[in-house]
Amino acid sequence: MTAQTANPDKPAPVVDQAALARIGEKVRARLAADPAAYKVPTERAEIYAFGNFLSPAECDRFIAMVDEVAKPSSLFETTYEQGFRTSYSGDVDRADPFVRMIERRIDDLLGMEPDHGETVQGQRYLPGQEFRAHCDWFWTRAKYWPQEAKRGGQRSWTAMAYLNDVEEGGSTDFTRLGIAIQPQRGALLVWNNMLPDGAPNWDTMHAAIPVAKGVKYVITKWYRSRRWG
Ligand SMILES: O=C(O)CCC(=O)C(=O)O
Ligand SMILES: [Fe+2]
Repeated sequence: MTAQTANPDKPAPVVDQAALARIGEKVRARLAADPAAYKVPTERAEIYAFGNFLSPAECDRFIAMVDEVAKPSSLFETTYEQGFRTSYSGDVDRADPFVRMIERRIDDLLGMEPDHGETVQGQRYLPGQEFRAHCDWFWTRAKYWPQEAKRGGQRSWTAMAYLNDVEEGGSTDFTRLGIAIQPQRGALLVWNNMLPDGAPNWDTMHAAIPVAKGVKYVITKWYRSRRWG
């Protein structure tokens, strides 16, 4: 599941701000020191890409796992039928040693506390399927929020890996920034859902554009301000 129904006309309380600012600072310093990190050129959000983060064999292994767990995607406040998120998705098995290895690699890349990370979610889009514009951070006026507050709090960073090249369509578009990222097999995209001061960043709004031809597979891992679960 993911958050999507924030309402810009209804300001919501900012939560966990100091912790989120601290996490941002720590990750920023780590990525700045990493020569493999490519900073996507914008001043309005912290978005980085890593080419070949996963090997082709690792991508294939995840693709098989996604096929096993993928069901019509759910959202916190809308259902599959409403057409907002028409991909299929599911959590992969966190106890699987392969999954644990990749999670550790992502934790390490960002310098994140492993217990702040949600279980990796796999997602598959067939032609015509999409995930409309949304922010990954939680809207604290939403019905789901009290429960999320108790199990880890606000989301800090998102890490998302593309498992295959998509024939046509299927880009990740940061809709307020005018930036489109084309899926590239093995590449990892990471971004801070918060501003440097720890408040939610509306400019991280993004959409998975419908796949036109072929299929698209991704895995996503979200981090929280506190221990998840
Ligand atoms: O598939 C994509 O390109 C984006 C997926 C996404 O935004 C999400 O899972 O939160
Ligand atoms: Fe998202």
